[in-house]
Order: sequence, then C-alpha cells, then structure tokens
Amino acid sequence: MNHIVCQHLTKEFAKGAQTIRPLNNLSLEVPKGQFLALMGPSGSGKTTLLNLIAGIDTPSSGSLVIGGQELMGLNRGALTRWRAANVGYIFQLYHLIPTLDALENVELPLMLQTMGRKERRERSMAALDLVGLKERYHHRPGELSGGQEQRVAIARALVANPELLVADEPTGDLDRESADAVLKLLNSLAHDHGKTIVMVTHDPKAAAAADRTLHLEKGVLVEPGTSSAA
Ligand SMILES: Nc1ncnc2c1ncn2[C@@H]1O[C@H](COP(=O)(O)OP(=O)(O)OP(=O)(O)O)[C@@H](O)[C@H]1O
Repeated sequence: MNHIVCQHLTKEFAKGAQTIRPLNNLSLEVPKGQFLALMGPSGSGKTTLLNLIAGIDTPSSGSLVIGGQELMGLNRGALTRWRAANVGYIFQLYHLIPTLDALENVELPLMLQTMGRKERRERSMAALDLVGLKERYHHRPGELSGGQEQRVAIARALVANPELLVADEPTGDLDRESADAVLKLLNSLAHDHGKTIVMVTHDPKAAAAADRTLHLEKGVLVEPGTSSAA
C-alpha cells in the first residue's frame, strides 16, 4: 500500500513580477514502511517537497494524499491537526530546548494532547528507550553528544506515534560514527516499526542507508546520470 501519493505536485511563489516554481509537476509514490532518501543540488526543491509532505506548507496545485488523506485544499487549522497526529519532523540541528532535560524535551508534543502526567512520562520514557537513551533521561542537551541529542530529537518525533517521519539533513552536523548510529536507528524504525521515512540528505553514505534514493533537480525528479548540469 502506498503511504504517500503525489500527483502533478507544483509549488509556486510570487517574487515581484516573477513566479518561482521550486516544485514542478512532480509525481511520486512511497510505500508504507519505506525509508526514502531525497538528494539534489542546493535550491532543487528538496526542503519544499519535504515541507509539503510534512503538512507544513500547502501545494499550489496537484494532489498529495498521505495515509488516505488528501492534503491539497486543507485549511491551516485542519493541516496543523493532521500534522500533529501523523508526522514527526527531525531537524539537522535537533532544536531541543536547552533548559529542559531529555525526558521533558520528548514530552513536548504530548502537551498538545489531553493526557495525564503519568501516561505522558511513560510514553516518553518508552520513546527514549527505543532510541537507546533511557538512562540519560535526566540529562540536558548540553550534557549530551550531538549524536545523542539527535536521538533525543528522534524520540520527540516518535512520541505521538506518527506513521510518517520526515528528516531534513538529520546527519548533517554529526561525525561519521554518530551519523551511522542515527541512520541505523532510522532504518530500524522503518523496517521493525513500519514508519515511512522521507530524508533529505547531501551525503551519499546517508542515502545508501535508505531503501531508495531519488534525485531532484530544478523541481523535477531525475534519473542519476541524466542531470542537465552534467
Ligand atoms: N517561501 C519561499 N518564497 C520564495 N521562494 C522560496 C520559498 N521557499 C523556497 N523558495 C525557493 O525555492 C527554491 C527551492 O528551495 P528549497 O529550499 O526547496 O531547495 P533545497 O533543495 O532544499 O536546497 P538546500 O539543499 O540548499 O536546502 C529556491 O530557489 C528557494 O529560493
């Protein structure tokens, strides 16, 4: 079953008298539980596509169906509710709150739900356990390594149990060893826990850890080796 179905997806921005089109008539299907890597030069539309798939931004035209829900045409409020229930976002620079410990950071998405403190704590500890950091729950971000911070951020992305994870350069700020640990974790989340993962990366080694790699160029998908810039 396809988890993500993009058909003729276009995103346009008006810039003065000009129209910028970061995504141009893009069609794409991603099966549930697939770990997909998106590569492409700077400005090719990777983040724009990721933000549409994450429900952060809305398409200008085309269709975007995720888990059976058509996102095209949803208003801001509906999109925000859909995102909170269905998507976990992982950033390059973690975006943890420095004054909160690991557990409190992971709990944050659950604050938006009506849930008792005990259940919130239990769910957050389970997410920290899944990323291998249960013992570090009381540490603040400043007391963790970059790789550990990213794993806490992944626990935060997972805690509301979304089916879809999107990651923008999740290993871009990590050394090779920490990057490999994060990639192994993402791989396991897809294959052992059924999460669909869309990851933007510039690193071919990170892309190699995914099930499939797609290349974007000037807002369209290209086959490797057919680049217009080549
Ligand atoms: N909100 C916006 N308003 C106007 N133009 C935008 C907006 N968002 C993105 N763009 C333009 O769309 C194009 C694609 O941007 P995007 O961030 O998707 O590229 P990218 O492939 O993620 O690049 P990078 O690898 O540098 O992050 C760029 O030319 C960018 O300037």
